[in-house]
This record gives sequence, C-alpha cells and structure tokens, in this order.
Amino acid sequence: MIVEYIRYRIPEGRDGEFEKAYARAAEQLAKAPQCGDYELSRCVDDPAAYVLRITWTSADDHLRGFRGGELFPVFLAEIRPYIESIEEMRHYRPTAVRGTGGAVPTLYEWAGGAAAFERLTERFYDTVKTDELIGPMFAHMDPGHPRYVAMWLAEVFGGPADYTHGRGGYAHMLGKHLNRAITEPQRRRWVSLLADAADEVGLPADPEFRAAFMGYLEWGTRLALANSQPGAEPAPQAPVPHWGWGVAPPYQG
Ligand code: HEM
Repeated sequence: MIVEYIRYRIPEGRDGEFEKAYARAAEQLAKAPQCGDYELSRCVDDPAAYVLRITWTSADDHLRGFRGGELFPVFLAEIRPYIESIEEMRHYRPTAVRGTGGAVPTLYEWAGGAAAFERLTERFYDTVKTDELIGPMFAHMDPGHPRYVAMWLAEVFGGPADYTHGRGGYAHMLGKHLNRAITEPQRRRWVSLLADAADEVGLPADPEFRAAFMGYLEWGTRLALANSQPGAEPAPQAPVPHWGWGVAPPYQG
C-alpha cells in the first residue's frame, strides 16, 4: 500500500467548483481496483490549501494500472482545470509509526448513523401495527411516527439534536405518552419488538453496543410507563437524555 498526497492551492472563488469537480472525479476512484480509499481535506487555517490523500495498492498499480486504464480519462477530464494549482504530488510509504487515538465513537456512529435508526423504527412499527397487545395503541399514529422516533433515538445516542430543534424535544415526546396508561406487559412487548427489529435490520450485535442500547430502552420504557399513568406528574421540561457506553466501552480490537 502506498499513499499519494496531492496538495492544491485553489484561488478564492473557485473552491466550490473545485470540490464539485473532485466529487465527480472521485466516482472513478471509487470504481478503481487499484484505489484503497481517498479523502479530500481543506485547511481550516488557510482555506485556499487542499490536500487529497489517496491510498493505492502500489505506486506501479497507480501509475500503470489506473493511469493506463479506462477510468483515468474521465477522472482527468474533471480535474484538468486544477492541474496548474498543484503544489505537490508525490507517493509516500507509511512507516511503522501508526495507530488509533483514544476517541470513543458515539453509540449513534457505532450504530450506523441516522439511516440505521430509520431502518430500525420502520421495521419496528411495521410489526407493532399488527401486534395484538400494543398495536391498538398505535392504530392512529402519525405516518411520520417511525421517523420521529428515529430522530429521538439518534439524538439520545449522540447524533444531531434534530428532535429537540425540529420536533419539540422532551416536552413533545412526554405529551405523547401522558394518560396512555401503558401496562407492564405492553412495555415489555415494546422492548421485545424493538430488540427483534434491531436484529432484523442488522444493528451492531456486539455485547457492548447491545448492552448500552438495551439499557436505554429499559430505562426509557420504564419512564414512559410511569409517566403514562393517569394522575402522573412528570417534570414538564427536561433535556433529551444523552446515553453513553456505560461501563463497557466499545471493543475496537
Ligand atoms: C425508550 C422508550 C420510548 C421512547 C424513546 C419513545 C419515544 C416516543 C416519541 C419520540 C414519541 C413522539 C413522536 C412524535 O414526535 O410524534 C412517542 C409517541 C408515542 N409512544 Fe413512545 N417511546 C417509548 C416508549 C413507549 C412505550 C413503552 C409505549 C407503549 C407501549 C409507547 C407508546 C407511544 C405512543 C402510543 C405514542 C403516540 C403515537 C402517535 O399516535 O403518534 N412509547 N414515543
């Protein structure tokens, strides 16, 4: 594996078209069997400076394989206007100094981001609708309900605060549960169907993720049950909870 770095200095006003051109050119990199991965970064302190990092299976594969192949003319046509802006274009061999840092991904990232939670709740409410114990409670649910609950879960697990900013946050969620008189068997069924849906849509099944995920569901459903009882007086305002890994951080090998 060899790493190619290409440094560009893009004149002011051409940055937008440059990034768009590279996004189109990158479609050829994505198809190239010689390319491992690629990433275009822009300098925060000096916005005219860009660095493109491409890993190639070898320098020869890059120079003969990719450049001699059928994808290259299409790639080159997109980036040709920026060739004169190149400051450096060289191959680097990685040394033994490498590793990963101590940053811990959020549960949201580990799960696969917003799309993973949307798949989860779509599947979940499909089965909920026909469930004899809890289906009737959801008979008149808003068609957007699966998406709203996905937004809530995403925010809880460390994703963007879209439920807070776009859907009324905690107060709105609470209002939807008040006076529903959820029973313990209904709560259990809700948890059980959501755990089934997690398997069915392929949410990560590692012990650490599932322990944290199920921990939140256990906590959240017990609160939902308590708050749904007639006469309950839950706090009317609170932040959306933020759930973390707890005592078992992600196992990253
Ligand atoms: C961790 C546990 C739970 C979470 C995170 C959760 C989340 C939510 C959210 C975010 C909403 C509002 C969606 C919107 O913005 O419109 C909602 C509504 C609702 N929830 Fe829950 N919920 C939980 C547990 C439960 C349980 C255990 C039940 C019943 C067994 C339940 C029944 C309902 C119902 C019936 C609605 C209203 C649906 C509609 O007609 O629009 N929830 N829930």
